[in-house]
Amino acid sequence: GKWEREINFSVIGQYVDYLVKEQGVKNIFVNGTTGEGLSLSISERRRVAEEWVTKGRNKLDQVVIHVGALSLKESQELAQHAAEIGADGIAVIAPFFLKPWNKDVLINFLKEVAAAAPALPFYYYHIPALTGVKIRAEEVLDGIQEKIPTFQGLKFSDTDLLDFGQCVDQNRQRQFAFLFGVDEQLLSALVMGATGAVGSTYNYLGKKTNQMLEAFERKDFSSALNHQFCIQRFINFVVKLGFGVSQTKAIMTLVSGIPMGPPRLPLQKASREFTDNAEAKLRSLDFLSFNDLKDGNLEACS
Ligand SMILES: CC(=O)N[C@@H]([C@@H](O)[C@H](O)[C@H](O)CO)[C@@H](O)CC(=O)C(=O)O
Repeated sequence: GKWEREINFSVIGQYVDYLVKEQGVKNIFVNGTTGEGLSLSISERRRVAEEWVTKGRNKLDQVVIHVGALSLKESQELAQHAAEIGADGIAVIAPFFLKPWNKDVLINFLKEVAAAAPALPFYYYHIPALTGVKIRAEEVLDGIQEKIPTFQGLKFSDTDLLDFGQCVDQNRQRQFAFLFGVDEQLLSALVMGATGAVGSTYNYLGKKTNQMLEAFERKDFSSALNHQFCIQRFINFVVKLGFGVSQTKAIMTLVSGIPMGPPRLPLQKASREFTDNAEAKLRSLDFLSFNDLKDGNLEACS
């Protein structure tokens, strides 16, 4: 029905409380990949951003809005809007249909967007597997601050740890934020110097991931590794079943109890079979709090 095609803005406030209280997540990245930001209309993106900023006030530390779009004008409109509503930062992916063919062209595009919100910290969102723009992040960062004065850092959603490590190594003096976006490899990125993480699994494994971050902080690397392996067991399991944004949405509904609704076309709702299997795995790993499994939880990882 029609309701299935519209955004349910009314659950966002509830979801803020859930993330803060149940998952220990205090920073939100809005309208990115998981939020299907690129499948929303501009007016929907504005309303979603407004809702997160308003409902997150005094509860969340930071709300960063992804404002990337194929149209520079739309991107600028969203950037300006993010500034108006009091967001804490904006992020932009590379335009992915008519693509920038080199680093300088990409930076020129990013610069024009950043200039529409001259007071907001700006993040480049590097996600080459989805944009098809394979320009290495390390190259994009080289000299970027001279071109984009509000440049604050990078959201790095790629498995190339050479590129990521070089981003950190070559910018040591600059206090950039290096936000890593491959949840199953976060520990390796922390070793390389990641200063934060943005990812889909923190919606439901936030608490678990925070335990890993705490272990890393106190230099208890063997326990940090145990946590990472636990997270990997789950991700590896769902990857084999077929894992993407639709499946993430189903797991988010399952774990939070807050209805996320189906994804929007071209995505298709996750199958019942997927959700059942994912639930069984979450239980066996002790990732669901109401753990009623008496046998078969040999791999419980708390
Ligand atoms: C391609 C993709 O969706 N990557 C996710 C990861 O969190 C990913 O789901 C996770 O590492 C499991 O592979 C994030 O990088 C995306 C993200 O943070 C976003 O919603 O913008």
